[in-house]
Amino acid sequence: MSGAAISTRGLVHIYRSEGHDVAALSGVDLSVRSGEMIGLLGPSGAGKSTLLTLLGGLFRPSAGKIYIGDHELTALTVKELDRLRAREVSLMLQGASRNLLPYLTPRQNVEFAQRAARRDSADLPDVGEVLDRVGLSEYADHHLSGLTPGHLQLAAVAVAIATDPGVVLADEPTSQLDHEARDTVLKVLADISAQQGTTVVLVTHDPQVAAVMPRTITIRDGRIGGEGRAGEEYAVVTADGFVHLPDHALAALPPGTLVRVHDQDGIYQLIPEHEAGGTPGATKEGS
Ligand SMILES: Nc1ncnc2c1ncn2[C@@H]1O[C@H](COP(=O)(O)OP(=O)(O)OP(=O)(O)O)[C@@H](O)[C@H]1O
Repeated sequence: MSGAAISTRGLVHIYRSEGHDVAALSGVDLSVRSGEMIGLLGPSGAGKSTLLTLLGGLFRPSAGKIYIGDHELTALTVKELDRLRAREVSLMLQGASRNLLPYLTPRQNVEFAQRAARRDSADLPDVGEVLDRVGLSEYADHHLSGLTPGHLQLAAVAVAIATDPGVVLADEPTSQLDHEARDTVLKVLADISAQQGTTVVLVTHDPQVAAVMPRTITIRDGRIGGEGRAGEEYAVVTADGFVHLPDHALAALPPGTLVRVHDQDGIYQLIPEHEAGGTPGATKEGS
């Protein structure tokens, strides 16, 4: 299967618990092209895992739409959602062992991951080929207990791509790995994206992982707070007109500052109220 595009529109998620509600996502408009590989960044509690699990169809959003390829997830029945998860969208949970059956070998884990899709008589890749794609052929029949953390994570990637899904969603797939294993896992995911056309979205806290991603999206307070492309950081205008200022601009324009948005031949400047009467040279450039 080739990759599937992902998009969300006005995605909101509220966790309802006794006594108080937590708004984990407050209107996320995300677009990821088919076959693209992106990194989701952001501080702890920003909403990254919530976004990833919603994309993976694990639960339904409080509001908004999620499109994966031709499917709009919130419109699917439970059975259709199960079928989508069995075949087209793989979610790798944080920690390799949470994605693997401990008493099975990597080969048996991949076979197990194909079972639900096989019931639908789907055209599935050869198990040996899947293990080869992640560079684990040599360890295909080893007990998991004898594998290194890096090899275990590669086995988890093999399980994620067992059905040749259009989308792989990975929650911190390189955390707790040494640098060599981290780079191997990243390269395998990048190769899967480039060669199979699989769309890959991974969450990371690691700046070195973020630095090698072709595109990053930063989630802050349940919204898209910024976007990085080829090392360049951009602020993103949301559908309702909000722009999350980067930290360096926020230091100069603290909350509550009145700014005038000045258009100078297509270059937009944010002019703080106390400088509004000053010369243009005294202005601070907005993003
Ligand atoms: N099951 C839940 N019930 C209630 N609140 C939750 C639940 N899961 C997450 N939250 C809250 O939702 C917000 C977003 O959490 P989420 O785990 O999506 O953030 P995150 O960016 O993935 O954080 P981290 O990097 O620490 O994993 C946080 O305030 C969190 O406390």
